[in-house]
Amino acid sequence: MAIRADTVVRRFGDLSAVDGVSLEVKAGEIYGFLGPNGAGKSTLTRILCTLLTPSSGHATVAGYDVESQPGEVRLRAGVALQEAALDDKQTGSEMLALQGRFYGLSAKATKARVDQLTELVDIGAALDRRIGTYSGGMKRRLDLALALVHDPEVLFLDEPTTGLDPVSRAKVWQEVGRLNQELGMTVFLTTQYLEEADELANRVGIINKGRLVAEGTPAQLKRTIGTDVVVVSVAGDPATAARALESLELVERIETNGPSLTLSVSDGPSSISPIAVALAQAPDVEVIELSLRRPSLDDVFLSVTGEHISDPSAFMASASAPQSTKELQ
Ligand SMILES: Nc1ncnc2c1ncn2[C@@H]1O[C@H](COP(=O)(O)OP(=O)(O)OP(=O)(O)O)[C@@H](O)[C@H]1O
Repeated sequence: MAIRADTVVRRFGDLSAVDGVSLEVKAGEIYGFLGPNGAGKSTLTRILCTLLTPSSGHATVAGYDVESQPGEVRLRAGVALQEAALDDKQTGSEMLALQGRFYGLSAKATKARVDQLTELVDIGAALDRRIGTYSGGMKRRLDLALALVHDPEVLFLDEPTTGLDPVSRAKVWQEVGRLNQELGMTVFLTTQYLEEADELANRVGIINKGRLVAEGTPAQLKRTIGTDVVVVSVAGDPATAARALESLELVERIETNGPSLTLSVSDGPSSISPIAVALAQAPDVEVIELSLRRPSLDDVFLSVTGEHISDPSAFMASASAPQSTKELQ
C-alpha cells in the first residue's frame, strides 16, 4: 500500500481540521482528494508529507510511519504544495541542481535526471531564465519537476491547478497522467475542482469538514446518484415544489438548495413531462428553469453534505487566493 491513513485527527485549538480520516491508496493509483475550501485537504497532505504531526491516529507512506520514520518517508515522497517556495532570482536549472544536491545526488546524476524531467514536464526552453519571468503555469511545472528530482515513489500534489488558466490546467493534467502511466508513480492529489478529480483520479475521496464522506471511482460515486439528474429552479416556495414532486414515483431523491431542486431520476427523458405537470399544479410555484443532465461529482457532494461543492464563497476565496492576475497568464 503506497499510503495508509488510520483514523487520523489533526486539531488546531477547538477545530478538528482532519477528523478521523482513514484511507488507503494502492501503489500506482491516482487518488483524488476532493473537497471545498477549508475541508482539511492541505492539513492531511501535510501530515502525510511529514510537515505536520497528527493529533491522533497513524499514517504510513511507502510503508514508513510518518511520525516515527519521517526521513524514510521524505526520501520516497515528492511534494508540490500550493505555495511553491521558488526563488524568483534563481534560474530553473539552478533550483533543480540545488534540489539534487539536497537529496545527495552527484552533479552528474542530477544533470541526467534534470534532462529527463525537463522533457517530462515540458519546461526545457525556460530553464536558464530567472524564475521571476515565468508564468503561473511554468512555475507550477518547475515546482512539479523539483518534486520529482529524487525519483519519488509517491507524489503529493496540493491543488496543482488552482488559479491556472484552462490551457495550463490541461497541461498539468497531461503531465500528471504521464507520470502515472509511464513511471507508475502513485499520485495523491487534492483538488476543489470536480472535473479535475473526474478526469485524473482512479479513485476519489470526498472530504467535508475534516471527514471523509464518500469514496469510490468517479463512475461508482456517480452511480449512487441514479441514472439522470433533473435540475429545477423555481420562484415561490421551493418546499412546496419539493412536496409536489415527492409524490412522483420516478423521482428517487430530491435535494433542495435555495431556489434550486436537484432530482435523481432513473429515466431522465421520460421524467421531464410528469415533473413539469406536477410543478404546474403546485400552488404559487413558478418554474424558472428545468434541465436534464448526467450526474456529476457535485451531485454526489450535494447528496452527502446537502451543499454544492462549488458554492459562490468557494469561488470568491479562490479568486482572492495568491495566484491571481499575474500568475494567470
Ligand atoms: N495552522 C493552522 N492553524 C489554525 N487553523 C488551521 C491551520 N491550518 C489549517 N487550519 C484550519 O483548518 C481547516 C482546514 O484547512 P485546510 O487548509 O486543510 O483545508 P483545505 O481543504 O486544504 O482548504 P483550501 O482549499 O482552502 O486549501 C480550515 O478551517 C483552516 O482554517
